[in-house]
Amino acid sequence: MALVRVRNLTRVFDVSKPWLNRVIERRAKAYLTAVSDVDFDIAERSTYALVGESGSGKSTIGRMLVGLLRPTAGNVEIDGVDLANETDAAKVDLIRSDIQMIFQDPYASLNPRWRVRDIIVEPVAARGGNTDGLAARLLEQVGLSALDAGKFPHEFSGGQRQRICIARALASEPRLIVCDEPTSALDVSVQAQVLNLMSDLKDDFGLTYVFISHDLTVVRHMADRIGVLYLGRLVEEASPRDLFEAPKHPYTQMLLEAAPRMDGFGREVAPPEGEIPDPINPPTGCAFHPRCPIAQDICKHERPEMKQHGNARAACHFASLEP
Ligand SMILES: Nc1ncnc2c1ncn2[C@@H]1O[C@H](COP(=O)(O)OP(=O)(O)OP(=O)(O)O)[C@@H](O)[C@H]1O
Repeated sequence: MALVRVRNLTRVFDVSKPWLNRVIERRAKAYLTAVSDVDFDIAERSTYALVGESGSGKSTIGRMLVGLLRPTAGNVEIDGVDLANETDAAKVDLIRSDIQMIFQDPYASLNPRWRVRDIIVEPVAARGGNTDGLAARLLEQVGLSALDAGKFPHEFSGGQRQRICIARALASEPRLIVCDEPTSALDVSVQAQVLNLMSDLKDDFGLTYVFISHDLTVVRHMADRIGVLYLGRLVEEASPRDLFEAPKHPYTQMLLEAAPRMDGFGREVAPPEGEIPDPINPPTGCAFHPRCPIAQDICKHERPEMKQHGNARAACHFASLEP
């Protein structure tokens, strides 16, 4: 059985501006569908990458997976437990303690007034667990020194701070860690070290990762499956090998064409072509059609269903014509 089962996951935000409504004296409601009808499974001890441009819904899915945000529709099941199940709160609480999240900015996610020891053990202490020697042990597991436990976050570099965040995530012995762009705020030389550490920890602790990134090249060597998101919808899902060798969706192809064009510092030189549409008024039919080089009339009117292509899935009317 899959550890994570996501079905029809949807999140709509109310983005109405009450102040504007007061000025123009009418009540106009505006809604933004950040995530729409997303389905995927994640096998235990595997890494599932979610990729897509800014605003494609990656973080919103991540936040729903850890229970920080409620879905508008659809559901997230972890080990068979539906996170939205209100009739069995004890079961949901227990499964939530199996899930942790690591954020992009290790500066913002550590309390500057707390010593590292207290930061790391906090999730365990909050549940009344045993914290003896825990911080020292975890610091060494993430490549820092037990002597660092008494220091404050400002005494560390960005990469070291992300290691502290990883140690804190590991403290409650999670099964699933959602990593939201965990290395994109770090220098390129440090990125690889943190990614290697995360790979090692995955094996040592038997972890399952959801790895969120806008950068396909980062996830290529980490992921067992890659889900590509466009404007809140999953448009393709495949193994890294299938995705890189035979991408089915024109959007994936566009991302891949942009990916190698990095400068020496890992910055994207040329973003994928065309503007990302307004998510409040998304295009009809296939939302990618205004940017798609192979779009036909049908793409403007009919949203393509997700279809199986060998071991991959893609939502494109013409995906089957691709090699
Ligand atoms: N709390 C919110 N209220 C209103 N709109 C939101 C909220 N959170 C996210 N959004 C919108 O939902 C869409 C998806 O955002 P999300 O942050 O999930 O995308 P993302 O792929 O993670 O992007 P990025 O890489 O920039 O973080 C965006 O259009 C964003 O502006």
